[in-house]
Amino acid sequence: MTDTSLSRSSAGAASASGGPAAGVATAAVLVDHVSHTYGRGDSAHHAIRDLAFSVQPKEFVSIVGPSGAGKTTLLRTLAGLLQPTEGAVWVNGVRNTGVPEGMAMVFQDYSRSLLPWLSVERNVAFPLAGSHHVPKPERRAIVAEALEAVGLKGFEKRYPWQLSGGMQQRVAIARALAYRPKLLLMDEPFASVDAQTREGLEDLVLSIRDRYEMTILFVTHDIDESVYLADRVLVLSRPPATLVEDIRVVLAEPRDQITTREDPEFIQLRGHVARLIHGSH
Ligand SMILES: Nc1ncnc2c1ncn2[C@@H]1O[C@H](COP(=O)(O)OP(=O)(O)OP(=O)(O)O)[C@@H](O)[C@H]1O
Repeated sequence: MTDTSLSRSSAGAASASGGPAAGVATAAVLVDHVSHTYGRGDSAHHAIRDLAFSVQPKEFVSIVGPSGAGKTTLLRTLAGLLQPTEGAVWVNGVRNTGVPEGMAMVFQDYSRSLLPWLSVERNVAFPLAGSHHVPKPERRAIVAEALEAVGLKGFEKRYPWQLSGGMQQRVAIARALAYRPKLLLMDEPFASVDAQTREGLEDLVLSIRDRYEMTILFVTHDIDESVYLADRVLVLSRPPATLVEDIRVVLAEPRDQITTREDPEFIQLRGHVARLIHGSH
């Protein structure tokens, strides 16, 4: 059922030339012994320590851990928004020195990530607006496809404040899709919506993963959600966060909100993840 924490060699240490070691150059994401410390001296806070793992293209990886474990810190280093204080992150074989090519991020707080004065379609088109590489007719097609993929065809002219929370998060997801990302980072994206809406959004994410052939890293507090969605669940310890276990999730496909959650393997996995998180307190 489980793969224990990746060893240094399997996570892929950097080669002598400074590039990722052979065999991991094809990884969508390679986290190479990454640590991050906020502040210095007496006020230093070690958020994550020596994290090492890789993610293959099109894999769906959930990241869970106790509150304050450093999940967001890890995601921010993957997004190139934070530079690790030790180690390096590689995205599609390129070492992160800033925000990597082909990456998009979706946050929990959709109300702050959408621009209230722009219509739905203009919010989705926003990342393309400054791009000289995408001609206008193509932009329109990309926006229409993204809105259709998230089930918001017909809502193009509405404004975010005219939509429910779940619909606003769909707009935020469509905007991420407009980047045509190969890597999608999601930080507790469904924490602010009700349980039923959440289930719909979970299934939406699984469908867009297949349709857009993306690699997804998904931070969540919800243990059931982490197992339901993922090919692997990474369990982090309390801070400074280390990798407690890298769990492979093998469940019948396609996943289904009722039958998957009734599957004895699902029930066993969620219990295992819960014990690891509670054990790390
Ligand atoms: N900019 C910052 N400066 C100093 N400390 C920070 C900063 N950002 C986060 N931290 C600290 O680093 C630790 C990890 O924070 P992080 O937000 O990554 O954890 P998390 O696992 O995502 O938390 P949660 O589960 O509560 O969402 C926390 O103790 C937090 O207080």
